Amino acid sequence: MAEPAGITLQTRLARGSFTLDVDLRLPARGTTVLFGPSGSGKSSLLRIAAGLEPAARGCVRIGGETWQDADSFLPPHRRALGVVFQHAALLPHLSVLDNLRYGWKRAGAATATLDAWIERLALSALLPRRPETLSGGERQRVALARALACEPRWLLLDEPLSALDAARRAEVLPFLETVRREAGLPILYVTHAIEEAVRLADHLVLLEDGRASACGPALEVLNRADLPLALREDAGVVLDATADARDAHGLVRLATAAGALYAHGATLAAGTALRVRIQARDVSLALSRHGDSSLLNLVPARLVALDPLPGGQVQARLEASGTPLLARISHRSVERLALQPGMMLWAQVKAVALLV
Ligand SMILES: Nc1ncnc2c1ncn2[C@@H]1O[C@H](COP(=O)(O)OP(=O)(O)OP(=O)(O)O)[C@@H](O)[C@H]1O
Repeated sequence: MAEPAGITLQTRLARGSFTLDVDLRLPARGTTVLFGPSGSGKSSLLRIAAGLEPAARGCVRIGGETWQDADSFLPPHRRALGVVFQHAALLPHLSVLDNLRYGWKRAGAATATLDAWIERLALSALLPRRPETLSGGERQRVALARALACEPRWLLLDEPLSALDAARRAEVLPFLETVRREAGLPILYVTHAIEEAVRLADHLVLLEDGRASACGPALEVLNRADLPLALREDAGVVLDATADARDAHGLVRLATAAGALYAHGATLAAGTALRVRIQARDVSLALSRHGDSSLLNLVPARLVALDPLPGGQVQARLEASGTPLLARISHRSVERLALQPGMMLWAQVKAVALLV
């Protein structure tokens, strides 16, 4: 089957000292995460895709259909879009069901689509309720179903979890994974939370000061050592993993390209595919394999490079069976162990430190 045509998002928008200037080709499938610090232009770019910034020049094209170019501008209501913002703007005087039906009727979408999203987002019990009686997470699930029930061609999500507390975010994330898996349409997802990028991105665009500094398959971008991501306090690498066994102590063994790793994840069933994030500050290095340590994860790795960081720290770039790893250690340790690129080492990762 031929690949459907992708998405073109090319634009220039000047606002005082800030200029957004990007030229992106995005895949027609999967979730593209727009990731970057506050003020880098993520929401502006999403709003341009939605047709909410008529002053922006450029081109928005999806699957061979032009929504905006030098000669044309399709207004927001004529773009076949679903949009969910930080705060779900539900109609307060209508029940959840009537909120869902409101846009769905006008879109002329199938009843089966509405029913499917009510079920996938576990909304059946909420249908008679009014929006003000819902938790923030429930409201976001309703907003997602309302957008998807209209059978859009593109789903735009602007920080849909950022107004929620950590517990609610953890509750809604699996539903976003369901949307990513089941929606069968491209998704543009804006966030500045690395965990959301790790969990949800198929493709990642890194925005910095109005420019796209990187764009590509999510793991490739997340694991690049030459981007500012690698300088963050929480820098790390992301690996694909499959949970393959659980022991009596609640530790789960994860099969990864770097070898088997143990993590705490009592609720992970065997066979579950996931991503693990290993932060550089949770990895230490040894010249030999220690049998007398509490550390469970010992991975043989080749030292690729030592990058000095401010504050007397060094970031060691490693490769374990073709997979990148980062370790943040002190300059003093580098000297004490006489570390040199090319050496074979043992990377030690605490089981509790693996983020799954
Ligand atoms: N309506 C507006 N008028 C003028 N400047 C604006 C407007 N909206 C955003 N900006 C400016 O445009 C720049 C990009 O803002 P934008 O909201 O797109 O960034 P962001 O990466 O989404 O940030 P955040 O993560 O904080 O939401 C910022 O400098 C912001 O101050």
